[in-house]
Amino acid sequence: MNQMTNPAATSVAVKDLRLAYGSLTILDDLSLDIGEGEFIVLLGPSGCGKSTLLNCIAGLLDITDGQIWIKGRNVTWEEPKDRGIGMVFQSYALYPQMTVRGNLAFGLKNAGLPRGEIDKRIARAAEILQIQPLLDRKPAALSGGQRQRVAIGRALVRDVDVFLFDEPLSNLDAKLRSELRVEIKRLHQQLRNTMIYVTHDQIEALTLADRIAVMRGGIIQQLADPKTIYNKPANLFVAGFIGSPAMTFLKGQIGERDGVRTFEAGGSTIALDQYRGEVPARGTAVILGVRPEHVAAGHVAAGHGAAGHGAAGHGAAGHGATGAGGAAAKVEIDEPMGSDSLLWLRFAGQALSARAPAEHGFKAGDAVSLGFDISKASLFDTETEQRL
Ligand SMILES: Nc1ncnc2c1ncn2[C@@H]1O[C@H](COP(=O)(O)OP(=O)(O)OP(=O)(O)O)[C@@H](O)[C@H]1O
Repeated sequence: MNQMTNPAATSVAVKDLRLAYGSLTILDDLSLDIGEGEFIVLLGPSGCGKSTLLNCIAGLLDITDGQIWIKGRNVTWEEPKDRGIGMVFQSYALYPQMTVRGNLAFGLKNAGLPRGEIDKRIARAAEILQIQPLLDRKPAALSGGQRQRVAIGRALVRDVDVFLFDEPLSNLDAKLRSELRVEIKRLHQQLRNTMIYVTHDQIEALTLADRIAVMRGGIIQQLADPKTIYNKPANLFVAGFIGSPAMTFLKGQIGERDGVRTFEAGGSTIALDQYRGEVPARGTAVILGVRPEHVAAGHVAAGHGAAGHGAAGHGAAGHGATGAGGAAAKVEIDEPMGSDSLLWLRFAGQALSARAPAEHGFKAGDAVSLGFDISKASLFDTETEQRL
C-alpha cells in the first residue's frame, strides 16, 4: 500500500516497512507518508501494531525490511537520538530524584549544550506548557497531568522536527485527559511541528488529527481526515470502530420501488435515492450502516403506519422516504445522556439506535416511525465488507 502526500513536503516517510519477530510478522509492506507539520494519529485496537510502527519510526526497534526517512534523510539505521525526534510515552519516565528543571535539562546537558542555551530552552518550554511554578519541584510533588506536561516539555526542549506520542494521556483521569488533549492541540497549532500520535481512543483521534490512520492486524485500513473517516468509512471495521454510540449495521438486500433503489429488510423498505455512493444491483445482499444521529424517531400519526414525521429532528426527518408502514419501529430502551437521549429500537427484526432530544416523550414499548438521512449512511458489501 502506498499512501502518498506531496513528496516535497514530506516530513516522515515509511517505505515498505516489515517488522517480524522470528516467524511472527507484525507489520508487512507498510508505507506511509506524513506531511510537514501534519498531525497524524495512529488509531486501532490493542495489538494492531500502532506502537510497533511508532517505535520503528523512533528507532527503538530494528526493522526487518524497508526504510524510514525523516526530513529527507534515510534514518533507517540511525540511533533514536540522532533522528531529530522527541518522544512522549504513556508512563512519564521522569527521574524522581531530579527537579522538573533537572529533568528538562538532563538530555541537553548530555548533548553538551551550553548553559545559556539550556536555560533559554527550558524557559520557553515552561512558558508554552505553563509549568514555570513547578520547575523546582520533584516529580513526586506533581499531579499526573503536571508530570505529563513535564514529559512533553522534555521532548519540547530538544527542539526537534518531529514529536512522537505513545498514548500520552491514557494514565490520566477523564477530566485531565480532555484538558491535556486541548493543550496538545494548542501546542501543535503554536509549533506546527510534525506530530505522530498513537492512541486507541477515537475521541483523541477525531479531535487532534489532520489525518487518522486506522489500523487493524498491522494493516492501515484507512488513511484520511477525521471527517472522511467518520462519514465515509472505507469498510465495516472502520465504521464500527469510529463513532460513539456506534453505527448500527442492518442486514438486508437491494430492492426497487417506483424506479428507485431501496434497502429491504424484514418487510421494511428504505429509499436509497439520496445515497452518496454506488448502489449495487437489485437482489445484492448489503449491510446498511447508519449513525444514531442520522435516524429520527417520530410519533406515529393515527391511521398512518410510518409517515416519517421525525419529531426528533436532528436533520434526519424527511430524508429517505420510507413508504407507508415501511419504517415502523418499536422503542426497547431509552438511555438519557443529559443533553440528549439514545433510543434503542427494534426495526425490521434488528437492533437500531437513534439519537433523540432529551425531551423526546417516548417510552419503552412505543411504536415510532423512522426517518433516515440516507445521504449520510453507508452501504457495505456483505462479502468484502468494503463501502460501496
Ligand atoms: N517482542 C515481541 N515479540 C513478539 N511479539 C510482539 C513483541 N512485541 C509486540 N509483539 C506483538 O506485536 C503486536 C503489535 O503490538 P503493538 O504493541 O504494536 O500493538 P498496539 O496496537 O500498540 O497495542 P496496545 O495498544 O495494546 O499497545 C501484538 O500482537 C504484540 O503481541
